[in-house]
Parts: sequence; C-alpha cells; structure tokens
Amino acid sequence: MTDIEYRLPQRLELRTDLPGPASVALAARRAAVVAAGVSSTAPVFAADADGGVIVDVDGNSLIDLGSGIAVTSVGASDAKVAAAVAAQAAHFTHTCFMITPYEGYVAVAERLVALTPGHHEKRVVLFNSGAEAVENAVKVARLATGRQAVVAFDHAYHGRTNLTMALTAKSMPYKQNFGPFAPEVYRMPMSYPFRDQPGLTGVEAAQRAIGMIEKQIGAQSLAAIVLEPIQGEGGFIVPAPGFLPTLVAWARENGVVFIADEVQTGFARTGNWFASEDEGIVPDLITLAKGIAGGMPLSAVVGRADLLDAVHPGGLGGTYGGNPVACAAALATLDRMAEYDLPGRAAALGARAKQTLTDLAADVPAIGDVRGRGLMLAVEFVGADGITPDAALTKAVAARCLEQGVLVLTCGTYGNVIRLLPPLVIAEETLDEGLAILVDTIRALAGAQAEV
Ligand SMILES: Cc1ncc(COP(=O)(O)O)c(CNCCCC(=O)O)c1O
Repeated sequence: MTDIEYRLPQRLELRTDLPGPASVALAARRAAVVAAGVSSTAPVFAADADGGVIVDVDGNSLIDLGSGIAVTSVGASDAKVAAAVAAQAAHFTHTCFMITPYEGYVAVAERLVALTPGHHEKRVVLFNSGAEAVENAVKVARLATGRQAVVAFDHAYHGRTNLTMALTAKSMPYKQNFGPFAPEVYRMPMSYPFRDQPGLTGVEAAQRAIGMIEKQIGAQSLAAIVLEPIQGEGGFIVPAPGFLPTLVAWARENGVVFIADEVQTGFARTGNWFASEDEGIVPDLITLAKGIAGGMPLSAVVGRADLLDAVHPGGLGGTYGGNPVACAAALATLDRMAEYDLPGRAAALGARAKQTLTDLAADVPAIGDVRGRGLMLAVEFVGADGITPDAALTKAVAARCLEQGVLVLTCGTYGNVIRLLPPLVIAEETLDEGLAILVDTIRALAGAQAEV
C-alpha cells in the first residue's frame, strides 16, 4: 500500500477530559443559537483534522472511525484537495452552471461517466446533497417511464427531504411528525441474512419482494426501485448474494428503472470504486455523494443517457448544483483516490479489521453478527437469546470508546449496530489502535453484561 504523508501527528492524545473547557464554552454558545433538532455525536468541537484524526479545540487528538459519516475518505484536509479548493475560490466560487457554465462541472461528469459501472452511454447531473440526488433520480425515472410508483426497502435510508423521508424506513428520528409524506412509495422486505429465516437465499428474498411488487403495485405502474447495495443507516445490511442481480434482472425485463443509492457505499468505501461492482450489477441510475469531494458538498446522478436526456431542457438543476469549488475538490479527490489506490487500501485494511472483529465475535455472545465490505464494517449486538437487538449495549460501547478518544458511530433500525467508516487514508497503526480500544471496550462491557 502507498505510504501516505500526513500533516498532523496520527496519534490518540487526550490532554483534558472530554469535553474540555473550550468545547464546554462552545457548547453553551451553541445552545443559545443552534436549533435543538440538530444533534451531534461528539461532545467536543473540531479545531483541525487530517488523515485518521480529529483535533478538538482543547488540543485533544481523537481517532476518527466515522469520517463524518463516510465523507472524508481522503481525509478532511488533503493537501491536493485544499490547494484545488483555494485555487478555484481565488477565481470564482459560483456562477451557477445553469447561467454561466464552467469546465469543472464537465470534467467531473467525464470522470463519473468513466468510473461508474457500465459501458453504455451515460449522462450526469450534479447537485449538493445525497437526498437531492435521490429526489432527482426518482424525478427522472418517473418522467422517463411515465409511471409513478417507487419501491424502497425495509431498513432503507435515502435522506431527510419529503420524498426521501417517504423512501426512508425508520421513523425516529428521521420522519416522526414530519408528514404527510410523498405518495406512491411502497416498501418491500429486504434481504437481511442475519435476521431472515434461516436459509432464505438472495434469490428467494428477491423473489419474495418481486411477488409482492407484482401483487401490490403491478410492474406496469412501477417507475423505479431504489436500493442501497449495502444499506447504511439501516444497519450496514449486506443482502445475500443474488438478491441485487435478481432484482436488477426483473427491473430490466419490466421497464423499471433500477436506482442504486451509493451515497454511502460509493467511491472506494467497500473495496471497489462502487458497491454495485461487488455484486456485478449495472444500475440504470446511480446516486452519489459523501466521499466524492473530500468533504465539500457535492452529489450526482449518473446513468443511462436515454433516461437522463428524456428530461426537457431546464427540467433539472438548482442554484448551487455542481458548485465550482466542490467540483475542483472532487477532481483532486478522485485523483488522490487513484494515486493511493483507495479501493485496494479499503479492501486490504478492511479485510484485516473484519477478521479482528470476527475473531472477537467468537468470544463474545453479545455480538450477533459482523458484516460489511472494505472499510464499511459493522458489529450487530444482541441479547442473551442471540437475536433480540441490544441498543443499550451498543450505545454504551460507543460512549465508552469516545471517552477513550475513539469516535465510532452507531446505526441500525434497532439502534444496535456499531459501524466502522474510517477515512480510507487512515494510517494502519492508527486504525489498529482504534480497533484495539473498540475490542477491549466490547470485551469489558459485553463481558460485564454476560455476568449479570
Ligand atoms: C444511502 C444514503 N442515501 C442518501 C443519504 C442522504 O444524503 P445527504 O447528503 O445527508 O442528504 C444518505 C446520508 N446518510 C447519512 C445521513 C445522516 C443524517 O442525516 O442523520 C445515505 O447514507
């Protein structure tokens, strides 16, 4: 693997309690002006970040195993990305591509056409957030097919706008009391191998969903299927082999647009450029965001030219979509990902990390499942019966890791999943140190639980 140079020491160093005094003071200022609906995992405020560490305003250096939710794959201050951002901003920060276009947008589109699965003619539209990309992919599918119905799956997460809330499965905290939600969205059962009845194959799980689609909606009324190749917020659910290809084949046979939502799985996270490749599927449309631009807000819909070009001129856009500074960051980010071979790095580091967690699971009954690919890994916690979700233990593990200076995130429909999303440029030693603290914490807390 490529040696990576870092600007900050890639170490865990705690100088104060967490939060330290400067974070406490900032928290008081925050409480006076920031809406209570915006919550934060860490009780500290960032002052600097690089590679696999975040330094807070009190000088504490934390190990970051979250990447700001799978965003800072190349780190939060990569030198090439920072230079590209500064250079672009010194020329122009915005002209609005719908008013005065610029090369950066076109160059990003060219890279995405070349990088994404499939050798068919493609088109690209750029936006700002993942939800915006998903919204627009559904718009395109509905216009191009003349149909209205959209299928999403159990445990899905697609965003916080009205349509993407309708597509998202979990009510609290994403949807509760925010309705009514967009109509013509139907939810189908997912392939969730750890929780499906034993022996349900991916093909059988797909056929179960297809049967329900044909009975409840009718293929001729269905515009699109929207699915994350590995479900993120819902719990890093990796469908059984065969699930995705069976759904894609059925969609193709019935003129249904298959939208792969790779906002969280995309850009080397799972050990390939895109998780769709892991399953050998070629989506009709693919939604992208998060890792695309080194932390700058940028998202995209990439896919079949006949679908995207079916839209009338002016039908797609938005003021900031494909902002030039974000596009400059994206080009530098994609260069870095190739230079460092981040798909290969994610696969290699992820395999080692997954083995560490799998070995741990053999000793810890509270771990019901270890799953994921590349550096998108998850540990699902269960009770003594081996299946009842244990959200309390999950929360305690994450909190205890944070007290020790390791930032891990949780997720899952049942809140019982610890997920690992480290920056893909994290130093091996830093990842090993963070993993060791996570392992020791799980042993201590799960072991204590087992003795109760
Ligand atoms: C698959 C998938 N599609 C779409 C989205 C939405 O992307 P935006 O950029 O947050 O709008 C996501 C965002 N996931 C993290 C959201 C966290 C939170 O808001 O609490 C995703 O994972």
